[in-house]
Amino acid sequence: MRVDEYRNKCVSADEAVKVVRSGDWVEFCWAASMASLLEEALARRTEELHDVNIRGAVLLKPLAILDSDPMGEHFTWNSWHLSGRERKLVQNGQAYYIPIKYSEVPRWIRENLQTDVVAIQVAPMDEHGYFSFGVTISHYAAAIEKARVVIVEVNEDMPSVHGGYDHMVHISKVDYIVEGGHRGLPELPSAPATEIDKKIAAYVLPEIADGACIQLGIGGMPNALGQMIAESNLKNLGIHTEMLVDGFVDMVGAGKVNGSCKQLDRGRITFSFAAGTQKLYNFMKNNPVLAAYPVDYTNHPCNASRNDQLISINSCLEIDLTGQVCSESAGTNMMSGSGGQLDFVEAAYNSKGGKSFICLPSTYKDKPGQVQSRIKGLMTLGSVITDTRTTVHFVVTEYGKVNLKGLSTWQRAEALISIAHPDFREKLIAEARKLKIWRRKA
Ligand SMILES: CC(=O)SCCNC(=O)CCNC(=O)[C@H](O)C(C)(C)COP(=O)(O)OP(=O)(O)OC[C@H]1O[C@@H](n2cnc3c(N)ncnc32)[C@H](O)[C@@H]1OP(=O)(O)O
Ligand SMILES: CCCC(=O)O
Repeated sequence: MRVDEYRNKCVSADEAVKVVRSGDWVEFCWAASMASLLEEALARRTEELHDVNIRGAVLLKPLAILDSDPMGEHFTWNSWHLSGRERKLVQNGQAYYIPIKYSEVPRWIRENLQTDVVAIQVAPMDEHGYFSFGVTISHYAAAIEKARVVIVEVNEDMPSVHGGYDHMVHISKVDYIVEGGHRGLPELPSAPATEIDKKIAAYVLPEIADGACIQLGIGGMPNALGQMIAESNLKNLGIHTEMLVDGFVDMVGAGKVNGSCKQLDRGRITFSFAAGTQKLYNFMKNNPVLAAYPVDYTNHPCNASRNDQLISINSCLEIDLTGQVCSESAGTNMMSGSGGQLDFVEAAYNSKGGKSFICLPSTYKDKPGQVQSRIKGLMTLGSVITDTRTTVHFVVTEYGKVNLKGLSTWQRAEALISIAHPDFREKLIAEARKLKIWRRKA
């Protein structure tokens, strides 16, 4: 019976995308799960379609629709979170960013967003008629509830993952199935940890106790910390995160993780999407220790904070002397996105014994190659505030760590200058004076 249903719904990618109409919004991909056959088929319809908006994120492959429509007259790419590839597209005016608080995306889709077609990549159907969403759970179930048409592209290499709820779709809710065969998964290798990353991680490590529950963000530094935890004496750790990365596999492999102290999903590794190397994807396949959930479950601060000692480790691009954090743009140039950073900054502080860490190298090199401080008197004009100064807890550079909670403006300036690169401290003191946040000595 179900075999018949499967056969009847199987079509070619070109046949499936015929359902897309001018004016539609299509929910398409997140990171490592992109339905490339469908995307290429959509590009072949370029001349017939107008004003089709596509939503996706963390694009890891080139887009055929951009080659077929270089002037953006037919398709508009809207990204929930920019990969390096999308950063260039946005800066060239070929794509747009959707500002998000990631925990809210499923609700936005259910309550606010036009969603006509869902076209996603999934794992092969199981004997009960379910397709696992594989490496991306995120907001897919909410989009499916809303859509006029649901198309799944089956990738034989997509791991089926164990989960809590809304981590798979039943065939009865699918309109078209496109069999893609073995298509592999794009890899997002972790940036190798630099000496600065290791120094920063060394300040964070002593703040983590046995039984803590870990969230790691995106970027080189969180990854360095994952490796250090794997090599530490810590034990009985738990994992409750938005993004599952290779660093967690190392922690599990080293015997550091058993989830025995978690209040939520005890004994399980809670996550909403994964991106990494084949090592991570192999680890995920049918692994009963995993608990995949939609992002409003993993990221909602009221949920995540139910775990005691939640430790959240994220990176940023710049911070001003009062503690406002920008993690997503360089001035008006969008670099990445807010993602779930604020969700976890809030969740960790609300968890009993929890701590959030914003980690940043003290400097960066600008385009002409000049070294600049990431700690600034004033935020660069146009930079987006990802975490307001009231939410920020610990800030860490290679020169130390400070806890900003409850500090007066002059104390914040003093604390942040103490962890700025020494070459910039005098200049920052002068700026703090000008801003009236440098204490007059009694
Ligand atoms: C995923 C979860 O589990 S939940 C929450 C996590 N989500 C988030 O934290 C979202 C926001 N954060 C992010 O997107 C990332 O962590 C980032 C962008 C802040 C850091 O990522 P990294 O890869 O470590 O970036 P990095 O510090 O190397 O900087 C990226 C680029 O910006 C440049 N840059 C850094 N700081 C600045 C600055 N203040 N001004 C201008 N440019 C800057 C760097 O030079 C680098 O340029 P390049 O790509 O040309 O070399
Ligand atoms: C893709 C990463 C989303 C986030 O940073 O939260």
